[in-house]
Amino acid sequence: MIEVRDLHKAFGKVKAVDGVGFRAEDGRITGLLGPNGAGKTTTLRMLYTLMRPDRGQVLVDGMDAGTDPEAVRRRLGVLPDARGLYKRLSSRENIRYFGRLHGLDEATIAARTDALAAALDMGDIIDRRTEGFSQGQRVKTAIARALVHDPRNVILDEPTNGLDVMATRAMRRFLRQLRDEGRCVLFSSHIMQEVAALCDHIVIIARGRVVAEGSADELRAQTGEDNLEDAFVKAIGSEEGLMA
Ligand SMILES: Nc1ncnc2c1ncn2[C@@H]1O[C@H](COP(=O)(O)OP(=O)(O)OP(=O)(O)O)[C@@H](O)[C@H]1O
Repeated sequence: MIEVRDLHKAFGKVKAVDGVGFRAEDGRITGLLGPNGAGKTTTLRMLYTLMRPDRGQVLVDGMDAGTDPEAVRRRLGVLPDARGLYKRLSSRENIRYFGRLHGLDEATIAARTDALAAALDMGDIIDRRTEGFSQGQRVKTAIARALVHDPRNVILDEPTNGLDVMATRAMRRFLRQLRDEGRCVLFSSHIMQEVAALCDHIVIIARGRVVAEGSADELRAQTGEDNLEDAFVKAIGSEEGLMA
C-alpha cells in the first residue's frame, strides 16, 4: 500500500505539488488524473524517492520514504517518465541487469524474465537488441525491467503514452493482472478515458492539489454530474489539457 500525506514541492515560485495526500490500496488500481502540469510526475518522483519533498510524508507498506528509502525502493516497481534502455543490450539483458542490481540470483532472474515476457507477450523481442525498438516494445521492456524483483507496489507514469490501440489494450490487461495478484497499482494519466476504463479509485489532481477522489460512480455523485467527462471537468474547473 502507498500512502501520501500532505506532500509539497516547489521549483522557485512554481508550487508543483501543494499539499497532495491520498492512499493507493493493495489489490486496487489507483489512477492519478490531471491536466498537463498538474503535478502528477512530480508527485510520483517523490513517491519513488527520486526527489525529496519540501514537506510531507510518503509511506510504502508502512515504510517511510524519507527515513528508509532503500526499503521503499525494494517494495516498488517503477516505470518512470524517462524510459531509457541500454540500446546495445537485448531486452533480456536489460532485464537481467536490473535483476542483478537488485541482488537477485541468476535462476530467479531467468524465471522472472520468462514469466514477465509471457505476460507481456515479448516472445519476438526478448532476445533482440533494444536499439531501434518501437515505443510499445520499449515500454514492455521497461516494465519487465521494473518488475523483475517482484515488487508488491507498482508505479507507472503515463504507461500507455505513445502506444497504439492493441498495445494499450494489452497494457490494460497486464495492469489488471497485477491488481488481481493483490498488488498496489498506481499510475498517472492526463487521459480521462484511460483512467475511467481501468481504475478502481481515481485521484483527480489540478494545480498541485487533490481536487476530488473516489470511484467513477462516487465522482459522478460528488459533482452532481451524470456523465463522467462532465464530472472531471467540473472537478478540475476547466477542460484544459484533459483530453487525449
Ligand atoms: N525540475 C523542474 N524544474 C522546474 N519546474 C518544474 C520541474 N519539474 C516540474 N516543474 C513544474 O512543476 C509543475 C508540475 O509539473 P509535473 O511534471 O509534475 O506535471 P504533470 O502533471 O506530470 O504534467 P504532464 O501531464 O504535462 O506530464 C509544472 O508547472 C512544471 O513546469
